[in-house]
Amino acid sequence: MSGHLWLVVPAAGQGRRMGADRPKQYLPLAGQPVLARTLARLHEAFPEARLCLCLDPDDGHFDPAWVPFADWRRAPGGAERVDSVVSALEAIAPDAAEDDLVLVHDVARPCVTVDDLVRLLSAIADDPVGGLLAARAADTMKRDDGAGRVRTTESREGLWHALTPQGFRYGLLRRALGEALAAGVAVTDEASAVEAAGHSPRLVSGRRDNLKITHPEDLILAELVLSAQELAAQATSRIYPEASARHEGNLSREYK
Ligand SMILES: Nc1ccn([C@@H]2O[C@H](COP(=O)(O)OP(=O)(O)OP(=O)(O)O)[C@@H](O)[C@H]2O)c(=O)n1
Ligand SMILES: C[C@](O)(CO)[C@H](O)COP(=O)(O)O
Repeated sequence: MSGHLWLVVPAAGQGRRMGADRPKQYLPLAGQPVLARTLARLHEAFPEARLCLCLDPDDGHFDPAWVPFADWRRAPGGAERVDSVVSALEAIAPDAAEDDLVLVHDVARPCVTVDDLVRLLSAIADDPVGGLLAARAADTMKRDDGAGRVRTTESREGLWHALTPQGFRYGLLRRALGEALAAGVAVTDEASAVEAAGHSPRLVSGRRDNLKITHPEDLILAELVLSAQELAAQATSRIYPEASARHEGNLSREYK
């Protein structure tokens, strides 16, 4: 990969569906704010990346001590997630090159693994379009009739859940978001804007436990996921100490 790697982390949401006394990114998750956990995972995978954090201009909870990156800046969040991402792309404009890769990752997804982050980057590093982590739909899909009853059962063939990070070249992403917003396209993730511009982002199969904390029960699930991931990592290094060390070595050579 040539150029710089940028991480854009939209963290300006209000967490209305969580219904807590503060935005969900500031709720404690296994003893640390969600925001600190998410940034720690990103930093573990990409310690040299440049970070742009989108924060609500009226945010009264943020503490810069939670940011482990040496090179980081903040951008004012907007009304919707997409507005926050656009604001971040504007904030990095003076230093970002057209071909720099930008990974956008929700602050509300603290369980993303280093392995998935690194696999995504290596899958899209030389891809002309870019792509996203995603998980195949695994349940039978129903469409409702608007009154709480099933209208139809939809085929799940070829359906995926869009996760984050989603990674694209700076120039392509900025243009695609601008055009999609101007055309009134519903932009719920970066890929939808890139699709509207006529491209097909690459789907990179990611772990289903990269959940987005949205509702109160998700916080409990996320805590269980983090502790299961920790136990699995400990078991792996106990059972396969050499493979584990080799894996770490490869990561550091390629991406750190
Ligand atoms: N104006 C906004 C809205 C959302 N986000 C961020 O986008 C991600 C996904 O959004 P979501 O899960 O919907 O978060 P909230 O908007 O906080 O939640 P809610 O919709 O329940 O209010 C989160 O990391 C959130 O902080 C943002 O940066 N700016
Ligand atoms: C970007 C995203 O996390 C991909 O699944 C999702 O679209 C965000 O949606 P939300 O409605 O803003 O939570």
